[in-house]
Amino acid sequence: MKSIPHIDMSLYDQNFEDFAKHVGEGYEKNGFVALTKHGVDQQLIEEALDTCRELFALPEEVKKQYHIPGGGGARGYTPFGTEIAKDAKHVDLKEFWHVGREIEGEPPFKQLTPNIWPKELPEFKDKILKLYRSLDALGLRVLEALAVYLGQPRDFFNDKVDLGNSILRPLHYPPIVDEGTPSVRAGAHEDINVLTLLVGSREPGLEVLAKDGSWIPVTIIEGAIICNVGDMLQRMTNGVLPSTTHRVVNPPAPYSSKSRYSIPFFLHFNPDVIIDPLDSCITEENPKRWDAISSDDYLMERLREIGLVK
Ligand SMILES: O=C(O)CCC(=O)C(=O)O
Ligand SMILES: [Fe+2]
Repeated sequence: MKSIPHIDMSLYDQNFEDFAKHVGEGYEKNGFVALTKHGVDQQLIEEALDTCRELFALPEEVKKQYHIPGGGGARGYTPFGTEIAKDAKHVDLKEFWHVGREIEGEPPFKQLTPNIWPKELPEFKDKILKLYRSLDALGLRVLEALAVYLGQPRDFFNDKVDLGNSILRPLHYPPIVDEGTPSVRAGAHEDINVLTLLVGSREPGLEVLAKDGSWIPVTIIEGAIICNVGDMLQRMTNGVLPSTTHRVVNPPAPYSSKSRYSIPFFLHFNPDVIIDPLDSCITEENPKRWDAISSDDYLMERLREIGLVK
């Protein structure tokens, strides 16, 4: 793997069978792909990134008002130095803000708690929710392809993610002040969720772990959206679709003295979905690797490991 494969999303309408094959093979081999011609408005992405730069430029005391102690970082602000990759010794060099599914009226699941919006930045809500909805819809199209690739009906995932506790995470890695720090921007980890769609992330640093143990810098063509499989999908596919380890390393000068911004969208299953490896993914060579677990129990277990839930 030199970098991650690119998948042309215009095939979704033109030749869905081919699209499903490309997507499935790309993930089965690498766990990571870059989506081109994805239909998410570039202007919307730029505006969302701009508003995130403004958000993180707010004074620390202001941002901290939006941190909910004991809330597991589920909504609002999580300060610098909180999250730690599973089994890592040092905290990550990042701060972030979590936006969940915006629900009108009574939420169908208690996990879908209300969002928190910064009153200092009124445009943040509108821009970020538009991006949330676009990435949610794009993720579903990728899942349709994966469903077919896995021998399931095309709409297999639709009612399993429509009320998922999916999270959009505007993320800021500040300039590195201590070059000798043992911490990295994001320690090696796998994403917990079903699929991750990543915008921004233009400054260098993101690397994926190849099967031969080498770290491959992710280089994509401008405007492409990175999309990777998370642990929940790996588990449901009995490891057929791998959740690939990745990290964000501290870059060399001059990038080290600059901020890095990215906005991952962590697409989740609905809280009541039972993640049980699919029969179509269990074979003699690949016997069942995991027991069934509810998506919410699995999430809680994993959030404890990364320091967000105590
Ligand atoms: O910032 C990036 O490029 C990747 C972030 C990431 O991997 C994560 O937040 O899980
Ligand atoms: Fe990640």
